[in-house]
Amino acid sequence: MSASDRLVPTRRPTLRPTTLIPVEDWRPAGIEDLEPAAWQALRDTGNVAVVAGPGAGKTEFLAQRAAYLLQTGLCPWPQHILAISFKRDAAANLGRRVAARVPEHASRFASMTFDAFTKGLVDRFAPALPPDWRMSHGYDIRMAPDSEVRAFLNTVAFSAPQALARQVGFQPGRFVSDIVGGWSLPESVPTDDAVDAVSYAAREWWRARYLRPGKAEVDFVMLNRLAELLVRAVPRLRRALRMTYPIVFVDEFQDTTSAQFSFLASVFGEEAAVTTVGDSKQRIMGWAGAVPEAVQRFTSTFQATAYWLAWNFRSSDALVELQHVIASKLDPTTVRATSKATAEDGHEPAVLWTFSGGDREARFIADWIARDIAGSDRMPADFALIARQKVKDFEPLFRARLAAHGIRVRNDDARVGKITLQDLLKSDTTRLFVGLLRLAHQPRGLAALWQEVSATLERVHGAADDETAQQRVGEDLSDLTTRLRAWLQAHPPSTTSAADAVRKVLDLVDSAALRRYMKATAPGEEFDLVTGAFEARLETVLDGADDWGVVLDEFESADAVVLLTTHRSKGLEYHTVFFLGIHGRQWWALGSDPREGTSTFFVGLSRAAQRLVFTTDRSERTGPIAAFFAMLTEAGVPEVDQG
Ligand SMILES: Nc1ncnc2c1ncn2[C@@H]1O[C@H](COP(=O)(O)OP(=O)(O)OP(=O)(O)O)[C@@H](O)[C@H]1O
Repeated sequence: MSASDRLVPTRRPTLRPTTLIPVEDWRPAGIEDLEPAAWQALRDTGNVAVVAGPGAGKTEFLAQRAAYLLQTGLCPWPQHILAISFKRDAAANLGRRVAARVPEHASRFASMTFDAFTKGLVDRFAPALPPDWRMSHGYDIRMAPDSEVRAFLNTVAFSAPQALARQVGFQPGRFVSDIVGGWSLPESVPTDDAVDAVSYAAREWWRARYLRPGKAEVDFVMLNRLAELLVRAVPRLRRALRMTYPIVFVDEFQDTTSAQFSFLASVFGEEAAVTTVGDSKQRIMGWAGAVPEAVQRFTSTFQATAYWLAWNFRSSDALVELQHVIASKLDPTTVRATSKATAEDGHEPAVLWTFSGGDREARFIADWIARDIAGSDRMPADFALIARQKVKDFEPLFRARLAAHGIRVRNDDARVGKITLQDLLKSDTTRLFVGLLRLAHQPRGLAALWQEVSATLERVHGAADDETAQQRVGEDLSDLTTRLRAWLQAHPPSTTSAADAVRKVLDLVDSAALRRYMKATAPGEEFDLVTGAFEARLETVLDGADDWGVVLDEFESADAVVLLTTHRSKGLEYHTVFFLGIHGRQWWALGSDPREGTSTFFVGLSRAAQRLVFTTDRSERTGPIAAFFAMLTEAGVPEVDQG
């Protein structure tokens, strides 16, 4: 059997759902209604670009469009919708929104990151690569640091044929994203030097890292290029993908790189119906190669219809007004959104607080949050501390000051093992393990969790639409939790290592099936990386605890004030946002790219639903940062010195 004979989708076909809803009777699930333009976009079965500002419900729109296409049979059984996001947590959030809206169809909605999708293709089909590009010893994933790219470019400039040498002057920071990412791999590696500077440099890069003896070394841009070559060179694979996924969604389209764009066009350019949602004012990945006019490029390449949404479901009217001041700097033609969120009484919507130092700031904010929680029904998780960068510098002070009030802090940017805490906590594997441990620890009163865990196990065992198999999964889960309970009772946290606990859970679940399931649903997510990170996190929270419930609460820190960077806050929302560090030290790079810096500012401040507090110190407000203060003044944000 040749490699290409095996090019069939491995997603398990699910059973045909019983009833379909006629198109004209379909109504949104979980929300009351959509705005008129969103309805039009939802019913458009061609290629669609939805363009809208923060809080407009772009992600929700995708979830509703999925529900519409699946429930009406416009995405007919057994075909799937492929939803591509850029961040793991965004992919997980979208997948969960769809599962909550249309659980009976959730197994036909594949939500994953771009990198996961392309890596999954390479991992499954690499033997079908054209002979010149076949790997003999597998690959390692490694992003080359800037210094290495610089050294490589120096070598290339030196070795390039005379005529090209003068042209080989690429920017090291953009070389991989733009030059390697923009070069479509030819089926045969060109052997002569009669090529242009781009092809020469790109080919040399592949020679140095991939086409070399021993194990290849690749990054996600290279995996993308290999996946694109695969589908181009193996028409059966392209056909199989289009048949499996006749409908494709891309979230946060403004962050698409040229490699990702060309991949989409190559695989899904002709027959699939592609829906993109995005906001060019929130383009903050330019440094990673995001193309400047992605939406326009999409509408022209894919002949897509663009729809503009103008409602904001997240933020109060006063905050929408403030957002509009900043949005207008990024795009003077932008239309002010209409707030559909109820504004709560008694809040100053936006304010700038000045502090004399970090300790004073942490103490003041911690006391303020504690008072606010005591006087309301808000929880710690309603508050976010967002900063441009280096959030770990803020962590110790805020942790100590909030702990004095019994409030936890969760640093979502913290590295745990080889991934971030945010990625660990969003992973299905983590949720399954924590769910099992919780059900074992507390046998009663966790009905919703029981349902979530059984639903995951049903998917793992391909039992989602099979009643007998579901019953078996239910019985296995009872048995598993009973055995795990006995183990937890015999192994209190104080005398147990995280490694033992993880081993026990892996012994009890069918870890081979789980590994296979994760490979199919989250192909870029390395199972061992997640279990390694799980163990690392468990180790830190086991320390000194004497109750498994406390350990699990600490592990998840679900009810904590969240500390995160603006980049990681993308797509998220909180009742109250403290935007920390509006000063030159946090925003030192603003001068080199004011457009992207202002977009980053915009992303951070548009996470707030009701209250937004900017904080700064008494340093000079000259230089590029002066533009932010001017915008806050223009928006009428009052400043208060808090000592
Ligand atoms: N049609 C709707 N009716 C009611 N609430 C909605 C609707 N659409 C979205 N929401 C709510 O509005 C909030 C913002 O939605 P969503 O996260 O989808 O916006 P977004 O456009 O993706 O935002 P951003 O670009 O800032 O990430 C969420 O709390 C969501 O549940």
